[in-house]
This record gives sequence, C-alpha cells and structure tokens, in this order.
Amino acid sequence: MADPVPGQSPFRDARSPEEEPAPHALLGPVTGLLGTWAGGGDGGYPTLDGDFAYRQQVTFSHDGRPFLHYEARAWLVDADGTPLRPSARETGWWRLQPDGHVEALITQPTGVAELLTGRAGSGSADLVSGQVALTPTAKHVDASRRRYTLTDADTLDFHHDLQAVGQPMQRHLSARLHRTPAP
Ligand code: HEM
Repeated sequence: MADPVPGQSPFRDARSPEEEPAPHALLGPVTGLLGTWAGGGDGGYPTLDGDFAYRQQVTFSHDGRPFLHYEARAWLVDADGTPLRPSARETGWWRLQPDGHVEALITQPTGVAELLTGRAGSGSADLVSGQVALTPTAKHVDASRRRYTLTDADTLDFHHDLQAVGQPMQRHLSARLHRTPAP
C-alpha cells in the first residue's frame, strides 16, 4: 500500500489527549503533560562563575503506544530576556509501566545519556537516574533528578538536581513553563 504522503510516516504523533491517535491507557498518569510548553527559569552550580537565566521549550507527544516522546531545547537570556546563545538540548522517551512507573531514556549532545526511573501521577512526575553513560569527552555526570509538577492544567514547574564534576547532588535548574497553543 502506498503512503498517503510519499516519504512520510502514515502514523502521526499527537500532542494532546483529544487528537488522534488516542493515548494508550498506560499514558493515563502523564496525559496532562502532552503538548508544547515554553517558559523560563534560572540555574547555577558551584563550579560555575555565577547563576544564569534561560528560556526553554519542551514538547511531549505520543503515537498511540505506551511511551512519550520528549524533546527540550533551552537558550540563555540576559536580564531583559534577550537571547544570548543556544544552551542545553535533549531528546528521549518515557516508557510508561503499570501503576505510573516510568522508565526514561534521555540523551544530550554533550555526550551524556541518562536512564531514569520514577513515578508519574496526580499531576507530577519524579525521575531519578539509575545509570548515566558518558562519551569519552563528556563532562563527568554521576546522577540527576528531575521533577515535573503541573501546578494547574497549563503551568508546568520543572526542577533539576545534578550530581556532577565532583559535586554532591544539588539544584542545577528550575523553571516555570506554560502550555502553548496547538499549532
Ligand atoms: C534547561 C537545561 C539546561 C540549561 C539551561 C543548562 C545550562 C548550563 C550552563 C549555562 C552551564 C555552564 C556552561 C555553559 O556556559 O554552557 C552548564 C553546565 C553544566 N551542565 Fe547544564 N544546563 C541544562 C541542563 C543540564 C542537564 C540535563 C545536565 C546533565 C544531566 C547538565 C549538566 C551540566 C554539567 C555537567 C555542566 C558542567 C559543570 C562544570 O563543568 O562545572 N545540564 N549548564
């Protein structure tokens, strides 16, 4: 059978629970995350010269199977919000298991690949890295923890703790993101 649009997958990703395909039942604890989010936050780490402000866009989508596709990109901004330069990017997969258990795989262009486990439900998700794989030239990352909290249906708070470059686990980032209208 020919593809409906030559060269494109006939199976589309959905960014909201109302779109086709319907979300798999196991996505129940995370359907509130579906969509594209944008907002800003700040971060720092003891090894850095100072704190920084950033903005970020995050998308969660699915194709009807029991996993989310996750994609995030961030850029640094000055005190007025003017973009300074591209910063962290990452992409990955959140595999939903029964009872809201989550297994996530997230990779970054800095040579870091994280395997995380945790739970999602009641408007939040809490993931802790079990394993971190590093390419030969990557900065040394031991572990990370990510918490996503829907403070209301259209507001997503994000906190990221990091154990890296010889430092104990501590805050690297926090941000508040807002749901953006569907394209
Ligand atoms: C919104 C996402 C993120 C932003 C905006 C961000 C921003 C930054 C900035 C500005 C720096 C200082 C170096 C530079 O100027 O580029 C930095 C360093 C670093 N970040 Fe992030 N980061 C993000 C996510 C992450 C993640 C997900 C990880 C790892 C799991 C990570 C691990 C590190 C490490 C290891 C360093 C180096 C620290 C050092 O060498 O002293 N970052 N980050």
